[in-house]
Amino acid sequence: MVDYFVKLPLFDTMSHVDTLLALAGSLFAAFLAYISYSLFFHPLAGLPGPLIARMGLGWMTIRALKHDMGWTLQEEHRKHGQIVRVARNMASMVDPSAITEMYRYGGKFEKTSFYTFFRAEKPSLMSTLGNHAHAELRRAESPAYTMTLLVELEEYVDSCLEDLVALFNRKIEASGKATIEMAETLQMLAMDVVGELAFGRSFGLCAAGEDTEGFFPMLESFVYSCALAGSQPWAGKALILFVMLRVGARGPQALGEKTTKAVQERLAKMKEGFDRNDMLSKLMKAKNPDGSQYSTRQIEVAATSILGAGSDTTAITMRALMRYIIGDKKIYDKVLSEIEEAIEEGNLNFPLTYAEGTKTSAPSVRQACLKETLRLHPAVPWTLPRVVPQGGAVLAGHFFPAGTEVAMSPFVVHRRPEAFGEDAAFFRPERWLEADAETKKVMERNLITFGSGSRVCIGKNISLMEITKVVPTLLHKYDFAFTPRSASSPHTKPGRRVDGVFDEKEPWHVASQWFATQSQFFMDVKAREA
Ligand code: HEM
Repeated sequence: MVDYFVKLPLFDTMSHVDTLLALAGSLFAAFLAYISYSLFFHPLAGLPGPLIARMGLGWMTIRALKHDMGWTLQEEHRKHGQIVRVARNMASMVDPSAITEMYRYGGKFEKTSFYTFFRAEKPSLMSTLGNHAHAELRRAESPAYTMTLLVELEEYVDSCLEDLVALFNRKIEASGKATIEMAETLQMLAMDVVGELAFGRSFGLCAAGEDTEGFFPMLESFVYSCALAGSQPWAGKALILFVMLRVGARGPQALGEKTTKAVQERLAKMKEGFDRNDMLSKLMKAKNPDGSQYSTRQIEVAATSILGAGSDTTAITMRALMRYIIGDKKIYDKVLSEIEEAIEEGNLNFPLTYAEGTKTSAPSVRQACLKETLRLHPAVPWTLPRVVPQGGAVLAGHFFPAGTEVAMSPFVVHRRPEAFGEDAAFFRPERWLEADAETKKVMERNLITFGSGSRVCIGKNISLMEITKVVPTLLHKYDFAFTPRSASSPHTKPGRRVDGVFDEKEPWHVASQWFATQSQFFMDVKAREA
């Protein structure tokens, strides 16, 4: 008895240690089994790729954390070729024949669970995984995105552009010139436009000269959350919390709340007699397959999509277009003389219409610059993943069993020398002007800035319209030069190119995950002499 009482605590302690050891041993064995299966027995086991990805240990998650997706994936393809295993169950590829197969209309490949994190409470166009459900949503919401409506919406873009020009003028008023941070300024414009088109009123950021609504951190948190949680769905909630703490702002939920407020305000105004034909009024008329009207919640979700998908992307492209044109004196001069000539010939007037901006008698340098920008700096460099359907599929000459995931990154595909030439890494708009019909067809087939096929960006024309109006207007009205980096310049981040190379001559800093976002894009601006 005495022995028993003396030994009991010791016995208990040993029992805890044993239990802990057994638990640790089991976890370690499970971890080894997981890695061994990933490396040697998984259906994608034979594919080349970074070891972390082949072990199934979150290579994509690391890219989301390090913001280095585009160039890191490109380097893996350079090392391993057409197909690279990027996650336990996902392969990235660059073969253009796979584009048609994976993304085509009527195809059977569906979106992967990656997209569930783009979802508000109800599935949106972007976040719906199944093709059938998506087709129904797309049918219901497409009246908000037609070309006919687009033309009517132009006047709202004009009024936002007026606010932007007024902001520039205020900034340069005192001394005739100013250093302007173009990354945030163009984002303010894109937000105001989204406000006009989707909610019936500009958010007024350009008029205020700052992000009065706190959108920027919210959008950053949203996009970061989507990429991070989407690459590790089982830990999604924890990762969203991590992003919230790191960025210091809530993402998806906060955006949803903003949209709800904006839609509610619009509904209240409509009750007071306000009426206008815009994207929101079209969404209000949208119908479900059973003929029922879209609920307020459905309208809010569709409007959140526009906010989340339509502002950053357009701002990124406008910044890139300006950076590439202004960064090359010869091209800058050519674009300016093209604009001046068109004005003299009476083919271009301000406010610039989309029709005038795109209609040119000869192949246009401006349009070639836009095409080249969409190629070299696609706003979405992340892979666009899809699930291989029942029966499996042969892609890029390799058989993928059903349930495995396949993906393509616009950033990597757009740098294929086979499609764009040996100078594919450089901005050379002439390639779109010089190419014969066959080469142009190949280049177009390899251009997936807006995705491809049934899930292609539904807002593409809205973006193109906005960019076509805004950039030539700014180039015509102002002289731009990159603000040189120096001890007294406002830069705090190093210059970083879109291909990840640190370069002190670079006017901005690029981070690459779901979006390839530029920051600290300072330019010295003054009014242009006529
Ligand atoms: C330069 C600007 C833009 C770029 C580069 C861009 C890029 C993309 C890409 C790559 C996709 C396909 C994603 C995938 O397949 O995984 C997409 C889809 C989508 N985009 Fe855009 N986008 C732009 C502008 C816009 C605008 C202005 C809007 C809204 C007004 C918008 C709304 C959407 C929506 C709702 C989808 C989902 C479409 C569907 O699945 O049916 N985008 N976008």
